[in-house]
Order: sequence, then structure tokens, then C-alpha cells
Amino acid sequence: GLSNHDRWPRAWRSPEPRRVYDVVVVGGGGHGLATAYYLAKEHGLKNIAVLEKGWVGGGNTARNTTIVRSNYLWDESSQLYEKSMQLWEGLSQALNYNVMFSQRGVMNLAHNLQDVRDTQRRITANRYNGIDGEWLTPAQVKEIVPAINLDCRYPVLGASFQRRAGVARHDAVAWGYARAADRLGVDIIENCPVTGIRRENGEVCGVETGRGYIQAAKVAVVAAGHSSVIADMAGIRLPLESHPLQALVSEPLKPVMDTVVMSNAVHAYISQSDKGDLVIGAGIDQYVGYGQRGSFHLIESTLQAIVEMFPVFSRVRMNRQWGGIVDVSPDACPIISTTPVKGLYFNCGWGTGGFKATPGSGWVFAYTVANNAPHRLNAPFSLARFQTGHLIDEHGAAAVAH
Ligand SMILES: Cc1cc2nc3c(=O)[nH]c(=O)nc-3n(C[C@H](O)[C@H](O)[C@H](O)COP(=O)(O)OP(=O)(O)OC[C@H]3O[C@@H](n4cnc5c(N)ncnc54)[C@H](O)[C@@H]3O)c2cc1C
Ligand SMILES: CSCC(=O)[O-]
Repeated sequence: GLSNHDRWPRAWRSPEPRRVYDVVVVGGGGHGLATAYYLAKEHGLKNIAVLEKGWVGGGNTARNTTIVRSNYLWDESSQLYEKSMQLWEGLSQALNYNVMFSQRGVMNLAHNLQDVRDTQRRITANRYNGIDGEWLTPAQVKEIVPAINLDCRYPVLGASFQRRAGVARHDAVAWGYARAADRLGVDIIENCPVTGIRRENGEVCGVETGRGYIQAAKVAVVAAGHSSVIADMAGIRLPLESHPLQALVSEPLKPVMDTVVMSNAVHAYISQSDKGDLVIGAGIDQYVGYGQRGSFHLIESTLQAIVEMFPVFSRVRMNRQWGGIVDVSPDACPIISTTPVKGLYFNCGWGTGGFKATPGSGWVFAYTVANNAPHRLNAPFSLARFQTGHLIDEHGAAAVAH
């Protein structure tokens, strides 16, 4: 008869967890699913399980504002995000699943002389790393985004523009990686919370879960805002804070903007989805918390900033608001690393900007888990950097300033 795949081409199996795996990936978000996919595809591992406490893509992966770009400042970051960008450019073909990656460009606005200098420095640094980027004058900004008000409270003095950047359909990314990983033999186990990490003689040997103990020689944790909670199960303290990050969408409108506009100064950014909704993002709520929501005043100030920049939207109705839990590190950079516990690996700290890194993150983390050593692209993002002091401060390029 028809297999599950033939009957429901989008679906993946939902097997009962086996008692032993070679690798267990904790967290069924985009990064975890990508890690499992590349472990199977690039490294030929067979006996892999993704353990997800809820449902595939229920965390930040399906709650974000879908912006994809690689125009970070430092060599280490821009090369990692650019690896991801190159994977995005072939991802629908690789997964045989349309992730709707739309390279409509991303504009980062400059509102004062320091912004102008920092932005132009970043564009030059990008070019040295072979990453596309250009400086737009205010007139060029207005030509690309006619609805923008250049003379608002924080006047627009120009912008960086990365034309290869854009947006993608976030849940399709999770579904695409889940289906492709499943077809390579990865067991995707939903409704299976990890509740403990078992160690013997300084080595990991398995995980306690809501569906029983599972033995594994390697445990790869990709749990975003809950990373510290899981690290605590292994006696590890991570230098992370988990903050709410909110977003909202408007009622559908006729096409009015076909690129992404971001402003660090006013902690607001906006794009228009294919359905016509305005997709609006904010800065983080300053308190730490695991509730997937945030405080109203933050949404209020974000919309004030959006209406300042786009007066034409002042009468548009907002349809939905939500929040995720972003794991923020001191230098606004990820931790993709081995740990002091043999066989235990963490990929976290992506803060407000890890969706764009989903393919690259999974690719380098799979390499790290398979080889028990980092790839050169993620070697700088070790947990040890917080002891050596070799931080890679990307607060400037992390868009909505964590
Ligand atoms: C509102 C918002 C807007 C954003 N906008 C952007 C953007 O435009 N561009 C961008 O690049 N980034 C953006 N981000 C950040 C981006 O969403 C995240 O960095 C990225 O999605 C993290 O991916 P992930 O797979 O690690 O996390 P998640 O998708 O959160 O996956 C982690 C998974 O781990 C699971 N888990 C947790 N604990 C356990 C446990 N004990 N056992 C089993 N499973 C567990 C969770 O249920 C979850 O499904 C945004 C985030 C938010 C919240
Ligand atoms: C949430 S901000 C998105 C980004 O970093 O481009």
C-alpha cells in the first residue's frame, strides 16, 4: 500500500522512540532539524533522533519575522552567516520543498552621523568578505520604499542595502528539513520533553524524557530560549539570558512595500508578507522570562516608531501579536560548541537573529557533533570564548539591538 510519505507528501513518520540512538538532537526547531538532516546527509550517520517537547517548529522557528541576511560586521560572523545565505539560495532544491526564500533585499537605516559611519564601515567589511552590500542615499531609500517618511523624528540619512537578503516562509523551513531528515532515516519524536541528561565518568550516556530513558553516546542540544534549562541538567551554566521578543502582523493590504526595512535606532522593522500583512518586529522585552509573550508598552513604542517612519500606516489595524523566547549572549553571537561533558554539544545564543542562520547553523553543528570538533566556521563561537575573553561583539549588526 501507500507509505505515509506517498499518502501525505508533507508529513514525516511519528515513530515510537527507540531505547538507543547514536545521536539525540534535543529541540525540533529549524536549527535542530537542520542539524539532524546534515548529520545524515553530509556525515552519513544513521541512528539519529530529534526529541521535541512540543511540535516541530513550535518555538522561535515559526514565531519569527523571517528576515534572512548576512551583512554582519566581523569576519567570523559574516562568514558564518554568508555560508548560511549560500545554503538558503539552494535550499528549496536541496530539500525538494519550497521554503519560499524571497531575495527582495534588506535595508538597515542610518539615522545619525555615527550610524552613517558604522553602516558604511560594515558595508566595506562585507565587501572584503565577498558579501554584497551597498550604501543608499536618502533619495535612493525613498525610490525603493516610496511610503517611507525620511524626515521623521530620527531622520533617515541613508541605509545599507543587501540585495541577496530577504525573507523565507519560516514553518516551511521546519517542515522541509523535517521531511528531508525523516527520508534519510532520522526519527522525529514530538511530544517528547527531555527532563534530564545522564552522565557517567564525565561523559554523556543518555537523556531522561517524558517517554522514558533513551541511551545515546552523543547529545546535541538546540533548544534556543530553554538552552540554560537543559544545560543545568548537565551541571553547566551558560552565559545566556532568555528574554521575550515580540512581533505582530496587520490586516492584509494591497502591495505597498517589497523589501525589508530595519531600524536599530527605533527598534522597529517591517516587511510585507506575500499575503499582504505588514510583519512588524520590535526589540526585546528587557525582563528575562520563558513566557512566549511580552509587555504591551513595547508594542506601543514599536508602532509609534513604525507610524513615524510610515505615516501611511497610521490607520492600519493590527491582527495578531505574539512572542518568542530568545536566548541572548553577552556578545550577541551564538554558542556552537563542544562542552566540558564528553559527547554533549550546545548550539544556542542566537538571540533575536538565528532564523537567518538556520541552514548554516545546522551544517556547522552537524560537523561539530560528527567530528567532536568545530568546523573552522564555528570554531570562534566556542563556549570557551567567555573564559578566554575573545568575544565577537555583534550588537551593532544584530539589528534590534538585543
Ligand atoms: C518574535 C521573533 C522574531 C524574530 N525575527 C527573526 C528574524 O527576522 N530573523 C532572524 O534571523 N531571527 C529572528 N528571530 C530569532 C530566531 O527565531 C531564532 O534565533 C531561531 O529561530 C532559533 O531557532 P531554533 O531552532 O534554535 O529555536 P526554536 O525554533 O525555538 O527550537 C527550539 C526547540 O527546542 C524545544 N525544546 C525546548 N526545551 C526542550 C526540552 N526540554 N526537550 C525537548 N525539546 C525542547 C522547543 O520546544 C523548540 O521547539 C526572531 C525570534 C522571535 C521570537
Ligand atoms: C529580529 S531581527 C532580524 C535580523 O536580525 O535581521
